Amino acid sequence: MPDREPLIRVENVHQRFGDNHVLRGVTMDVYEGETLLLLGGSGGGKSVLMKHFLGLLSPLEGKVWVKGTDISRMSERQLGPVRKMMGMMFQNGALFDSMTVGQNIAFPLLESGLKDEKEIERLVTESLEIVRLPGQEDKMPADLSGGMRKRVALARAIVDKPACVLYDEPHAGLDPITADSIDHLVKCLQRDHGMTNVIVTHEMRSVFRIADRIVFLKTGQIYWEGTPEELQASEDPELKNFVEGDSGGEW
Ligand SMILES: Nc1ncnc2c1ncn2[C@@H]1O[C@H](COP(=O)(O)OP(=O)(O)OP(=O)(O)O)[C@@H](O)[C@H]1O
Repeated sequence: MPDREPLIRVENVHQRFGDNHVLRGVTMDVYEGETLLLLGGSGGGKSVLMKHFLGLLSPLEGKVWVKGTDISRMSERQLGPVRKMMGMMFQNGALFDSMTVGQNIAFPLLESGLKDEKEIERLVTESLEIVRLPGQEDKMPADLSGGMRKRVALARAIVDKPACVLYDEPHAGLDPITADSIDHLVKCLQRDHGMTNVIVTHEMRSVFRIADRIVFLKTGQIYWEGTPEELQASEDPELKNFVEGDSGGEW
């Protein structure tokens, strides 16, 4: 996508935890307005990489730019405006069980210093409408199905109107129909609200349905990148086995 500016640029990023050298020189771009799927085997560093986009982790080596600004070594205070541009939907939803749905969604607004109660209420209502859960403000997370919890988590991720939404395994634990409804929301955010989506998932049906571009991470580096059509047509055994869910074992 050479005609578009990268929203996020990652260059030669290294990260390690003790002896575990998780990222070994990752270089990639995320373009404005695209839906990018980040694939790779379990424990390969996808979530770790995504945390660098928000400055939740700082690279040991290399750089991360967001909208042309190097965020690699920013302080928490400097990262404030960067994080406002990014909404994160965490792996298990990460809702506060003691708060209502409305309070959960309002949380990032309060954190960013918004005090106008009417405006907060308006933004929460709007966010719940976008994720197709209108009027659910007073429910408690425990009263919701898994799919509804994910949608509330998404409502919270988008309540501050971020430029980019990061999703860590949004389909995990969902039945195929509920996973499909998440996919529709993802594309709606891209199409109708101009948001960029970066998604880590193992759900291959969703990958082929929603991806504009795919990046495949292996042993801490970008192993492959391309379109869903290119992935489908690839003869690379690594990619073929991943797409087909084939571990190589005999049945
Ligand atoms: N804060 C941390 N401290 C120590 N090790 C960590 C930390 N975060 C991640 N790791 C390790 O980094 C590696 C990559 O983890 P990561 O969660 O990014 O994998 P992943 O590709 O997202 O996997 P999955 O698909 O299973 O979610 C794992 O070995 C994990 O144990």
